[in-house]
Amino acid sequence: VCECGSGRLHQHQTQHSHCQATADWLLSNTQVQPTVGIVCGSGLGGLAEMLKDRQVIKYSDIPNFPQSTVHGHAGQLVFGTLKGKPCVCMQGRFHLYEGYSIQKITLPMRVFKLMGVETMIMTNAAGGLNQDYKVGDVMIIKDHINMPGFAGVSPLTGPNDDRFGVRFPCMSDAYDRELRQLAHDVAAELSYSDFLQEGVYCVLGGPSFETIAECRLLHKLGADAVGMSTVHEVIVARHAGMRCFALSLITNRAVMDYDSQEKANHEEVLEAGRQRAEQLEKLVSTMVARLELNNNNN
Ligand SMILES: O=P(O)(O)O[C@@H]1C[C@H](O)[C@@H](CO)O1
Ligand SMILES: Nc1nc2[nH]cnc2c(=O)[nH]1
Repeated sequence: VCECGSGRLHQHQTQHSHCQATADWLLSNTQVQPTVGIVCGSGLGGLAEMLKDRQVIKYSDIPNFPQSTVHGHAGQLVFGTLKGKPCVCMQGRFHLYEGYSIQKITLPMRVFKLMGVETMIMTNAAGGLNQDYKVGDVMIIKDHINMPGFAGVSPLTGPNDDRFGVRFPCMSDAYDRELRQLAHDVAAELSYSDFLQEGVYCVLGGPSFETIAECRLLHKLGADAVGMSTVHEVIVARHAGMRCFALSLITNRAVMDYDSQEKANHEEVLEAGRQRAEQLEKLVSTMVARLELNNNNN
C-alpha cells in the first residue's frame, strides 16, 4: 500500500514499482547501461541502425511495455553505443491516439531515468504551420504548446511521486539551451543550415490531421509545427530531471487555404522521413559524440 497513509494502493506507486521492475529487467538483459535515450519519430527509425554492438529487445518481450501499433514504428528498444556513448533507442514510440493512457505512453521515460539516462533526444514528424518552412526542413524545438494540457490531460495528473520529481515542474526551460546551440553549431559544420529551423511545436491528440481552421488557429497562436507526440515525453523527462532536446522533421505543409488541393497523409510523412533520414541521423550522431554527460540541469 501507499506510503501516504491512506491504506490504499495508488496508481503512482504502482507506476514506480512497474518502472523499477522494467528498468531492472532491462539492465539484466543488456550489457549496455545507457546515459543517452533517443526516441525515433514516424519514419525516422533509421537512427537506431547507427548504434554499434546493437542489442535489440522487442517491446512485446519487455514487462509492462505497451506495443507499437503505428506503421513506421518498429516496436523495439535498440541498445548499443553511438559515437562511443551508451544509448537506448526507442524504434517506435507510443501516441495517445493508440488508446493507451497518457501515463502508459510516457512510461519509457521513467524507465530510462531509472536505468541511468541523463539526456533525452526526441524526434518526430510534423506538419509545417510556419509559412517559411518547406517539406524536408528540420526544426529544433525551442518550446511547445501542450493543447491536451489546456484541457487537463497531462502525464503528471494524479498524486505526485516525489521519487521522480516535484509536484509543479518548470517548463520554461524544457528544451535545453546548450543542446539547441550545439545543434546549430553541428548543422553549420555539416552545411545543413539551409534546411535548419528553430520553432514552437504544438501537440494535438490526433489521429485525424488538422482542419484548415485548426491550422490557421494554431499558426495564430504561435505554433510553427504541429504533431501528435513528443510533448508528453518531454514533460515526464523534465519532471525526472533529464535534459531534453527535440527535433521535428517537417514532412508536409499544413493546409491553410480553402482553395488548396493538398491533403495530409501518413504515406507522405514516411516518404519525407526517407528523403531526409541520412542527414538527420548525421546531425543527431554528431551531437551525441559531443555530449557532455554530466547533467547539472535538473
Ligand atoms: O511519432 P511521430 O510524432 O513522429 O508521428 C507523427 C504523428 C503521427 O503519429 C504520424 C502522422 O503521420 O506521424
Ligand atoms: N498533427 C499532425 N501530425 C503530423 N505528423 C506529420 N505531419 C503532421 C501534421 O500535419 N499534423
